[in-house]
Amino acid sequence: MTLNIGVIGCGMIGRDHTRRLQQVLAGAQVVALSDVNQANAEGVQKDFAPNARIYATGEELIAAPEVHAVLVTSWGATHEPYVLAAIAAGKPVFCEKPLATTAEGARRIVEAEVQFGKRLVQVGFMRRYDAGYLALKEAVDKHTGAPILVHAAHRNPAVPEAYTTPMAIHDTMIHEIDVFRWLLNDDYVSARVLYPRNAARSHTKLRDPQVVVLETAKGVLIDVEIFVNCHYGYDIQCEVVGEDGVASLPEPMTVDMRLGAKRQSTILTDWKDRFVASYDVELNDFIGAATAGGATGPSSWDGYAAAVTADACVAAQSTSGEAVAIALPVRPALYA
Ligand SMILES: NC(=O)C1=CN([C@@H]2O[C@H](COP(=O)(O)OP(=O)(O)OC[C@H]3O[C@@H](n4cnc5c(N)ncnc54)[C@H](O)[C@@H]3O)[C@@H](O)[C@H]2O)C=CC1
Ligand SMILES: O=C1[C@@H](O)[C@H](O)[C@@H](O)[C@H](O)[C@H]1O
Repeated sequence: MTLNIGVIGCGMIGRDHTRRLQQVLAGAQVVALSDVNQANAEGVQKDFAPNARIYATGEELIAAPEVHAVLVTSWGATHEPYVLAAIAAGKPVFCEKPLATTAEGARRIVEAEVQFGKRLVQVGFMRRYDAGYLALKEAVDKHTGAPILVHAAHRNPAVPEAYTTPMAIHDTMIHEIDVFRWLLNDDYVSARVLYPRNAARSHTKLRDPQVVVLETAKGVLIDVEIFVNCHYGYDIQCEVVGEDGVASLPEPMTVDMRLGAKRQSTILTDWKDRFVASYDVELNDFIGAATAGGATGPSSWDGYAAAVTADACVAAQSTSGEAVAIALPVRPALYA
């Protein structure tokens, strides 16, 4: 069976996911597109999915009988109503991060899915599918001994003027928030935020870089540098310090060159290239589970846990370094 997918939000990542569904992966086809800016849907239709029908609204797309499963790749603040509508229609839905822009919104999705009685939602936390993170997890599980510290960095070359200080958490560090829960099999109990002086390339309304310190229930301290105007490239770093040793996230494969009395290798500049293979694998996973009528991988609960943590980090951005507590309610059995 070919899974008929409808894509809501045809901007940067909606376009890229449509390309991979149409040109890279097997078992699915994009039959429907929708975007508040219809020109974006038309552009994706023209370039990648000429047979897809364009729907005026996301709600109409979700209700269409020809659509078996939904991809939500619109702006973060619009995710919650679309995911809730997909659950109400009983259709599997892949939702890009963030699942919702508030913890309450993510909680409503968890409650709707629990009420439905079966997993339908996969959240776009693609790092769990990255070969480097999978290898790091194996090293942590088997070799380094119990983790004590994690040192991490999330660096983007530049961001537009519209990018604000809280977005460093909700839009950018949300990936670390999710991947370290998974990597350490742990939950967070507190967050602190520290600022050095602002980088010269930062905008006046943005504190950049920032350092977030998360403490976990098992007592691990995680420091994450978020630097979104680092200028030199897109760079994701992670080192786990354990009882018996240290494990580091592998660098992306690159050719080592010796030229003009220098050793050189390229640093990527775009998240699309850095995680290209992970996006392929996560959507392949979605196709498999959605074809069987359900969902797998990062769940609504993971999206909710990330949202609760992100809210605490944003609160900690204004406490002059004081810790903000993080607490999750009991995890519903659906997500055991
Ligand atoms: N997993 C990852 O690494 C990445 C995830 N994302 C996430 O994907 C989502 C989209 O990001 P981008 O593609 O970069 O943004 P974008 O701004 O390039 O595209 C968003 C699209 O959604 C459309 N849109 C906005 N509101 C809508 C609504 N109510 N209904 C239908 N369409 C609507 C816009 O017109 C635009 O075409 C965000 O939540 C972002 O955080 C983005 C980049 C990477
Ligand atoms: O998800 C992503 C973007 O939305 C976000 O804006 C970037 O900071 C992240 O590095 C990227 O992975």
